[in-house]
Amino acid sequence: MTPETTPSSSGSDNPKRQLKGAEERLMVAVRIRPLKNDEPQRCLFAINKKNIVIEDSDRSDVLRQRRSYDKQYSFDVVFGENSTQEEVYKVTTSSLVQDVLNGYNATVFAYGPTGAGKTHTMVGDSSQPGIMVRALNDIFEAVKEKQDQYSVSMSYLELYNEQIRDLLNPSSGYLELREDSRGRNIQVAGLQEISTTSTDEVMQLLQKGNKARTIEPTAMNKTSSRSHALLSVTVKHSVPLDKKEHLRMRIKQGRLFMIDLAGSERANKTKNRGKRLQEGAHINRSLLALGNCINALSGGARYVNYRDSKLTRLLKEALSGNCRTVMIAHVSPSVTQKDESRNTLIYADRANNISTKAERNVLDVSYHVTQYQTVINELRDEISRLQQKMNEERPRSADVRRMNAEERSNEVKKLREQIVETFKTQMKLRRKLMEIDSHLLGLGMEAERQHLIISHWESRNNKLYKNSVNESRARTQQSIRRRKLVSVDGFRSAGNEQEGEEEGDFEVEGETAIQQAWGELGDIEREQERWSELRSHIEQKLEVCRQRGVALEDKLPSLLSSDDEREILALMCRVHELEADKMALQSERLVRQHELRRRDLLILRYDRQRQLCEEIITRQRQLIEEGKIKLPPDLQELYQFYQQEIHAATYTDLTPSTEKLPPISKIYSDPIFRRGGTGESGSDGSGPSPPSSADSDDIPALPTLNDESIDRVMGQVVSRPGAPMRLPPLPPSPTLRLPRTSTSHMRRAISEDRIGEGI
Ligand SMILES: Nc1ncnc2c1ncn2[C@@H]1O[C@H](COP(=O)(O)OP(=O)(O)OP(=O)(O)O)[C@@H](O)[C@H]1O
Repeated sequence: MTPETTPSSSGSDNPKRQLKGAEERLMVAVRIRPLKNDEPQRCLFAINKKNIVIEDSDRSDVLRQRRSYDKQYSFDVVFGENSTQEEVYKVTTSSLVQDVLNGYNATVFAYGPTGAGKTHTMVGDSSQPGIMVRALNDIFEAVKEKQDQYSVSMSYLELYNEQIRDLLNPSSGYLELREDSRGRNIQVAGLQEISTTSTDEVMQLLQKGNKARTIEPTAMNKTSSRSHALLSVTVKHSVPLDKKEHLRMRIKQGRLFMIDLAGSERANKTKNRGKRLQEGAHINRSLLALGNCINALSGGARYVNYRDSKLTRLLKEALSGNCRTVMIAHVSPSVTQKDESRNTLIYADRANNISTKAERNVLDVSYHVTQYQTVINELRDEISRLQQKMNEERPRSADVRRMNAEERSNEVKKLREQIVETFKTQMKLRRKLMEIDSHLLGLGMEAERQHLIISHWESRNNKLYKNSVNESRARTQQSIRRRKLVSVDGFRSAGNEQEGEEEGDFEVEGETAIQQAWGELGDIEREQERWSELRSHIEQKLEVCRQRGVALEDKLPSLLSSDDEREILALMCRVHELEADKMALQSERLVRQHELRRRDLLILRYDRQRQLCEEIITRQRQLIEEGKIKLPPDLQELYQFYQQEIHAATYTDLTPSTEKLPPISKIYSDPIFRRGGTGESGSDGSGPSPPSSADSDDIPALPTLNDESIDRVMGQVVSRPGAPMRLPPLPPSPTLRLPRTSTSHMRRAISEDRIGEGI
């Protein structure tokens, strides 16, 4: 199995930069919009295709008017004032379209202050269409010839005042952002994903979405976008793995996000009031959150806070995940916008250091199911063949007529047993073939992974990966040997020693990884050969067995009457039918098992989230009680509702069930919530006992609280009324043993969850 394409980043016209393994830096482009007639003068120039300079001196101040204050920035690409839409698209996005067609995720987003040209680049107009139109056009052009293999769908949303709206279905109201417990798999619940096959339809949808966007005039921009707009296009490519029957499919799925961010703005410049001012505050807040993420990511922070705004949550994958990302920063050349331009360049410069790790999304879906289907089809073919034989009038031999009833019955029995036995052997061999195919598929995928690692390394070292194993392997060894010789000769200038050492470490690490990849690829190839040989051996055996079966059938007319022969053939048809039904049931069971497993995992996840909520509530409540903290009435009311809710559930169904929320006191007595607990249930060993003021000895010591730590644990304290308010007393509860949802169950849930990631 070979990689179908070398990732586009190795293409010469794409200035994206490769890092270790599949990691690559986010590509940063800067576009300068043309100076407008009413703008006095320039303070920003593109020096060449990669460098930009911003004059930092105040020209009106003669004493400080020195060019040495000018600040220069370098980016992957700089588009000057005269750059065309076509040029910007070609350099930044056309290769992403290729990546998406090959099953990668990619994002291009426009960033910059209000009026700097983001919407012009991303959307454009009918005479100068922007990136969105061009990318959609290219995608449809690419899939036009193979519409049966590709499916394209799109969604378009806007984030306005921290609320998500579906631009393709604006009447659906505000939509919720959902993510799994680890903040992965972010999805917008209820967002329409429209499948389409025609370019016209997709353009109409895009137009419809753009019209629905919130755009208002401000003093800085007559058509200012007051929202962030996210267009997502998903391309699914189903490739049949078998040429004849298209039963085994490999699905590659790529997704392209095209994002037109709202522009940062200054209230005094936009002269916004009321609603506009409020919009501006939301826009700035989300962009600030984005800026913080960029800062953290560029500084290599281990923890990056994406949770501050919906924008950063939506962009999380693009900034750090499985995605190829291009940022197009926009600046105005006008001296009146100098501060905004400088800030934008600073952020763009930081974004230069961000890296993402794009991996191809390839799935061999329903492979096993289609394997079953293949065998079922073979059995059905056999049934038709047998039925045809039953309808044929075949000449009988004279011996048949001479046989008495007993002899004939024995003969029928003997033949029937032989034929059934042959059939059983055939089925065994078919199942063996299925197992071998599954194993070969796994090996093939692993080989593809190693090929990708190698091709990344080769492209980073400017070598064309030809996928010719021996040639490439020899070249790798050669270049490693050469580098070793160079380093032994001490071919390093003193000044560059440290830099050289770091570079050397990096290279050594890369070379070790690449040698490992070659090693593994070698092992995989040997394993593939072994299993392929076994496969052809089994296939031969199956063929021999099939022929033996046919030969036995051919013997029938020489020994049996037409009726006897028909009886045996009918029996064989029945045996084949039964086997085909069995196979169909097994494949259905497989699908059902898969579904059930997914559902179980969802339930486990939900269960775990609920338990964590319980833990938080219990601990917070304990802290409140211990610290004798005054509660605001609304919070006290909420606690009351919570207790009522739990006890109502407990009384309506006395059978303990994981579906009911146990009282917090019960939960608290579970060992998992005891810091440094021994794992024993209650003090008397009889099971969990609720914490109350009476048995507070059971409760582990908690840290001394002060107001600050309360804020940290519970978030900002809403209000602190004069008199301290105690929590409502816990209502009496029937003996309810906590279901086995605690330590072991939770651990299991967590480990199952990990397993689930592999599904
Ligand atoms: N490269 C360009 N060539 C010609 N006109 C441009 C270019 N860039 C921007 N403009 C014009 O400048 C004006 C402002 O541009 P645009 O609306 O794209 O800015 P924006 O960054 O999206 O602003 P906002 O954040 O307020 O939405 C528009 O009239 C647009 O046509």
